[in-house]
Amino acid sequence: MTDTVLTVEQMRATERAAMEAGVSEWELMQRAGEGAAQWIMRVAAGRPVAVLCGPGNNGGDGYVIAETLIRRGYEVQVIAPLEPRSETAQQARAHYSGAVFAATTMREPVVIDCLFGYGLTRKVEGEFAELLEQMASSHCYKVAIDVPSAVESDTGSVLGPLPDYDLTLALGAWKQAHGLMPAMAAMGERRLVPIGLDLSGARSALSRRPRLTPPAPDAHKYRRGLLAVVAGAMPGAPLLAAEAAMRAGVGYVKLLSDHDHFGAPADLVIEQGKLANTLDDERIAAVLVGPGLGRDDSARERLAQAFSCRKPGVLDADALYLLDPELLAQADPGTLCVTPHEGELQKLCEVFGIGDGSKLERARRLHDVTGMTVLAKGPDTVLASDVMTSFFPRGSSWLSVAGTGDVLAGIVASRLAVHGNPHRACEEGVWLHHEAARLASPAFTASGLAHAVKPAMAALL
Ligand SMILES: NC(=O)C1=CN([C@@H]2O[C@H](COP(=O)(O)OP(=O)(O)OC[C@H]3O[C@@H](n4cnc5c(N)ncnc54)[C@H](OP(=O)(O)O)[C@@H]3O)[C@@H](O)[C@H]2O)[C@@H](O)CC1
Ligand SMILES: Nc1ncnc2c1ncn2[C@@H]1O[C@H](COP(=O)(O)OP(=O)(O)O)[C@@H](O)[C@H]1O
Ligand SMILES: [K+]
Repeated sequence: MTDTVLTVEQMRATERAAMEAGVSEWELMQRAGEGAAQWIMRVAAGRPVAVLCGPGNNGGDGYVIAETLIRRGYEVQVIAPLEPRSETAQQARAHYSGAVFAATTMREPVVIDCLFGYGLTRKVEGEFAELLEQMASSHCYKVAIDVPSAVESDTGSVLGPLPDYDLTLALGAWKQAHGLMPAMAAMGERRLVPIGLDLSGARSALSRRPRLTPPAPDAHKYRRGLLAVVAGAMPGAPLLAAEAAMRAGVGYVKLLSDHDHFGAPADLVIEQGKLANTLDDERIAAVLVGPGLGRDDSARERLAQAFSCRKPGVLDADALYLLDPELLAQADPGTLCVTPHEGELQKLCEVFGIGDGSKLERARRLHDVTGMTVLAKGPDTVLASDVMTSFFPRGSSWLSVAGTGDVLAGIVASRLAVHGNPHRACEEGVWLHHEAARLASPAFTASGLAHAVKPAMAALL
């Protein structure tokens, strides 16, 4: 799988396995460096290149890159504050035929950062920090090899100066930092350089843009899925979610609400009356509950009723504040998706006894403990389920406006009603949400975003 994401420990184990199978570290480094050089030649297009080389194997890659460029006629300068320490990096240094400077003014229009890769262990300081600062303030085209050098590969945290890169070339496999903030925002375009590692058996991946399908030739509204949106105290949020859901592929959306909803579209069916009765419909394929639900006893009662119909479901917003082990015992967690933002994730973790950790670790543990599919949303979104852990490209920052979470919940619920697969519904939901944000003009509001779900569907068909 080319989209595989590995931790540093998994990366080292995978490289060890390759070496045990007879591929030397030097061979892997040559594949990495030469593969990266192919991309660099495309962007440098003949212009002079500076390569910053660190003391480890990331620096080793840098010498291979530099030598490959020299052999293709490029003017290259290596800047290396320290001599290489690892044996393979020393081998790469010995094969490099060009000039090496301990420090110099960076004037080249293209600069390649090979100071540290996944071996970064502490804060970047001294001459290394100065080089990254110089790179940050220069107008050059900036390329990070494997990961930006001040970035911790497993967490995406930043341990030193972080230039705004134009291109990041992941070597062998993606690292978690390629899908996590704040690192992801500085990486520019991200591309993978395969080096022939065996990545089978990995359980984390960058999500691939999905291809959605039109309704089957014999479809009718119920076969396409009937989604019940359970409203509560506040009328606006479930209406927004329903508006988005109607455009995300489902055949029928019913809003189960006792509000009047003046101005609701004519094509949205609003059913009033006792929730136990309105939910008593075998044809319901999925239930969405949480947006606008409220947090009082009657809201808790509505959530329990939503569980009692034992349909696949999406829980968002207030449902995430009400959920606890007692309520969850009344549901079938394997069919449920939860879509928490950071605050909601924290609340869920408290209630289900999950300790501290990064967002990724907490989302993963929440899934392990509860069995629910966890879509932990935000500027970096991670999805944890029994299928795998998925990371996503960054969405538009215009999504940072009230109500866009309700829209996401509606889209995910719609996809769940279409096919009943929680992991797939969440992945499709994130891509549709991001695509809708791209297609809605900047400064959109949540209702504009809900309307843009229709062209987003068209773009993903
Ligand atoms: N293995 C393979 O098969 C392949 C690996 N590949 C490449 O190797 C990279 C990983 O290489 P790596 O493990 O040598 O680590 P790397 O990131 O170069 O840094 C380690 C060095 O930096 C030092 N150091 C750390 N932090 C520091 C700091 N803040 N300030 C100062 N020094 C610091 C650390 O020193 P120490 O902590 O031991 O004191 C050590 O000397 C990987 O990202 C990929 O590019 C590819 O070629 C494909 C094949
Ligand atoms: N800076 C950002 N970049 C990308 N996506 C964002 C950003 N800020 C928020 N989002 C997305 O917008 C949505 C906000 O959801 P949420 O916080 O639940 O808002 P609300 O409760 O107002 O509906 C989430 O899907 C989140 O991933
Ligand atoms: K690097």
